[in-house]
Amino acid sequence: MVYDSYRLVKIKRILHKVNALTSQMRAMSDEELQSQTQILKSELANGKTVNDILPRAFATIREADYRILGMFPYDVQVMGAIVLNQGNIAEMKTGEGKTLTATMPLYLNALTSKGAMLLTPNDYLAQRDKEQLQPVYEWLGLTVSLGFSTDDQKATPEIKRSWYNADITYTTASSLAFDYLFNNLATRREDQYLRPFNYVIIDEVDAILLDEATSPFVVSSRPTVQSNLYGLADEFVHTLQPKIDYKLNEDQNAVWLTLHGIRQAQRFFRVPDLFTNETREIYRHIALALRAHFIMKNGHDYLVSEGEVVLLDEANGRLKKGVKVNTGLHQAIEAKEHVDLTPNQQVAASITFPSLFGLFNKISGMSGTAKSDEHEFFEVYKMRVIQIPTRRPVIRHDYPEEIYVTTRQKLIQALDEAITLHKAGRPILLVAGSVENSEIISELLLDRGIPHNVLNAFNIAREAAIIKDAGQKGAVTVATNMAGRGTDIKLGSGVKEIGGLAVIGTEMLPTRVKLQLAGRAGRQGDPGSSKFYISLEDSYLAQNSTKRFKNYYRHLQKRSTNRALKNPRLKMSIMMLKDRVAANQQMSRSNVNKNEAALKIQRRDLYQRRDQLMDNPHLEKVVGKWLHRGISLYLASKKQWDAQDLRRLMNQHFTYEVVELPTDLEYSITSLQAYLEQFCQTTLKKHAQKLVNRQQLNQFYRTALLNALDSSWMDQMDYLSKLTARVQPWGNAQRNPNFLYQEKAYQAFEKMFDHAAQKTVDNLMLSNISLNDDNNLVVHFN
Ligand SMILES: Nc1ncnc2c1ncn2[C@@H]1O[C@H](COP(=O)(O)OP(=O)(O)OP(=O)(O)O)[C@@H](O)[C@H]1O
Repeated sequence: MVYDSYRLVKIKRILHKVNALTSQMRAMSDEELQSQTQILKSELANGKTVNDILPRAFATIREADYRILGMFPYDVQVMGAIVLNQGNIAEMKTGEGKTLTATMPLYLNALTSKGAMLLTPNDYLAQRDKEQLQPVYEWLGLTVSLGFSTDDQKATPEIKRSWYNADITYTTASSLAFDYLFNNLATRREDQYLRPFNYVIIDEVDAILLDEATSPFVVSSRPTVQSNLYGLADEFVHTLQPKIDYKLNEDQNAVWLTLHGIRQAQRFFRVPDLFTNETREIYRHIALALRAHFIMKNGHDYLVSEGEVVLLDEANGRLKKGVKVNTGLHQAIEAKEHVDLTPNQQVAASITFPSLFGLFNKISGMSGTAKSDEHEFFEVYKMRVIQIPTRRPVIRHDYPEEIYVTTRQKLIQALDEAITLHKAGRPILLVAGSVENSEIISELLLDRGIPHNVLNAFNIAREAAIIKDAGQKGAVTVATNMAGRGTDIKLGSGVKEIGGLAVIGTEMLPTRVKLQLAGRAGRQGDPGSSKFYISLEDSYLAQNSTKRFKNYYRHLQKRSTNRALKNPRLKMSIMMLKDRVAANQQMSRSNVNKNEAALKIQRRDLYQRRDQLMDNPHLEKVVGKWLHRGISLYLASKKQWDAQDLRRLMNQHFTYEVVELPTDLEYSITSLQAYLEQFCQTTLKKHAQKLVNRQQLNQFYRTALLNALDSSWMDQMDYLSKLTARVQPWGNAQRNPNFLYQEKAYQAFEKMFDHAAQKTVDNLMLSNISLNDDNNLVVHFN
C-alpha cells in the first residue's frame, strides 16, 4: 500500500506536466495542434524517448479529444494513461471511461511508427471503440484500423497487412491470436502480413490474461481418420456408477475412474491393461467422455443449436469463435448429445494468450477488477496493478446478496424485486446464470405481463440496439453475463432522479464477474444499485462445494424454508469456497503456463527456421544437409542391408520406378549413404530440367522443405496437445507431471526434426512437379 501511494505521487507529478500544457494547447489553432504529430515524431527520430515526449503528446491528444468528441480526458484518466504507458495495469472502476483513457498511450506509442494495438474482449467493443475514436486519430494524422473483417468475406494477406501496418489497430485478442498462427503457416513471404509486435493495451486484462489463459487457440488442419471411440466411450460412461466407478472433484473440475472403474473399462473395451501404449487412445477417449458428461453442462458450457454443439465462453457468456477447445472434447460432447460428430482435425498451430503477449515489446492493461490478482500479474507478466481513484465517489448501492435454498425460491424473490423497481420506473438489468435461465426468466416476466428484451448468445446481432434501450425509464433487460464486460448502459432522461439502473443478479458468480455486472450501474458517479439472489443449487456452488456443505444443503432442503438464509457461518463458508476456487484456478493457470513455456521455445525455434527457409534464395546446401540426415535415418532402421531391402526402401521413399542397382554396389552403410545421396542429386537434376529457371528450383526446394517441417510440427502439436492428459496418470505415480511434460516435450521436438528430414527425402523424390499455363510451378506431394 505504501508503495502504491508512492507510485501515485510519481504519476501525479507527470500529470502536472501534462496539465501545465493545457492552456497552451487550447490556444493553438487546429492546424497548429494537428502539426504536433509531425513535431513529436521528429523529436523521437532525433533521439528523444517516448517518456520524454509524453506530456506534450498527451496534452495534444487530450485537446484533440475535446475538439473532435467534446470530451476532455479527466485528470484520473490521464493518470490511467500514464500507467498504461509504463507497461502496467490501470485498475479503473467500471464506467470511469477506459475507452477515452486509452487514446493517450495509443497516440503516444503510435508516434514511434512501430504500431500500437488495443485489444478488447469482443468484436462489438472493438468496432464500437474504433468507430468512436477514429476521427480523433485521423484528425491528428495517424491511421487507424479494425483488425478483422465485419462481413463474412475472407481477408487477403494484402488487406490484413493494411490492418496491421496502421498506426493504431483495434481488435480482439482472439482475432490477433488466429492471425498470428496463420501468418506463421504461410509458405511465402507475400502471404505474411504481420510486422513485429510493439505496444498493446489489453482491455479487461484479467479476462484475457487470467480467465482465458488456459484455453489455447488452435488452428486445425488436415482431417485425420475419425475415431469410432467417441461413441463407444460415450456408451461406456453411461454404464458407470458414481463414486464406485468414477469420482468427481468439482473443486478442481476433475473427474477420473476409480480402480473399479478402470477394471470395468478393461472389461468393456476387452483390453488387459488400460495404461499401455496401445490402449492410450482408449484411455484418452474415456477421459474425454467423462469430462463431457460430468463437467460440461448444456446451457452453461455449450448450447445445442440446429444439431450442432456450440461452445460458450464461460467468462462472458458468448459463443466461442473458431476452434478453441482441447482436441476431442468437442466430439465427446457431440457424442453425449447424439449429434453428428465433426471430423477430427489435427492441430496445425496453437498458442495461448500469455505466449502471444510475450511477443510484444510492451504490454499494458486495464480493468475494473485486477487488484485481487496483482501478485499473479507481477509474477507472470511483471506488470504492476495500480488503482486509479474514481473521479466522483461511487454512490451505487451494492446490497448484500440474499441466499435461498432452491433455484425456484431465488428466482421468485428476484422477480418480485424486479417488479417492484419496475413499477417505480427504474430501468432493470436482470442477469441470468445461463442461456437456459435467461429464457426461463423471460417466460416468467411474460407471465406477469412485463415487456422486456433478452440478451444472450442467441441474439448477439441485436446487442447494440438492446444496450441502447437498456437505460431508459421502465426498460427491463434480461441478460446472461454477456452484458458484463464493457457494456455501457446510458441512462435515459429522468432516470437519475429515480435511482438509476438496478442490476439484479440471479446466480452465484465468481467475484470478478459479479463486480463487472454490478458495475453496469452507478457509472461516472451516477446513482444505481446492485443486488444478487443466489441459491444453494447454483451451479457454482454445486460444482465447488465440500461434502459438509452439501449435507448442510440437504438438511435445509428438508426444512423447506422459503425465507432467505441468514446464518453467518453459511456466508463465511461461501466466502471461503470462493477463495478456494480462485486458488485452484490460479494453480491450473500456472501449470498451463509451465507447459506452454516448453511449447513457446519450440514454436519460436520452428518459426525462425521457417523464416530462414523463406528468405534463403539458395537452398541447395540446406537441401543437401536434410537429404543426408533423412537418408542416414532411413539406413539406420536396419543393421544389415541387401539388394532386396534396398529396393524396397527405394520404392517406398525414393522412386516409383523399377530400381536398377549397380552390380558392384557395396552394402555397407557408408557406401549405401553415398549411393542414395548421389541418386537423389540425379533425380533433382531431372526435376530442374523441367523448370524455367533457378528461382523456380529454389521455390520447389522451399515448398518441399516447409511442407516437411510443417507436417512434422503438426504431429508434434498433436502429440503435445494430448500429452497433458497422458502425463496425468503417471503424475499420480508420484512423478511431477510438469517435469514429465517438459522432458517428453523436449524429446519429441528432437525427434520431430528426424521426421522432417525423412519427409524431405520423400517430398523431393516422390513429388510431381509441372508448370501450369502461366509457367508457374505446381507441386504435388505424394
Ligand atoms: N472525459 C470524459 N468526458 C465526458 N464523458 C466521458 C469522459 N470519459 C468517459 N466519458 C463517458 O463515460 C461513459 C463510460 O465510459 P466507458 O464505457 O469507456 O467506461 P469504462 O471504464 O470502459 O467502463 P467498463 O469498465 O464498464 O467497460 C461513456 O459514456 C463515455 O462517453
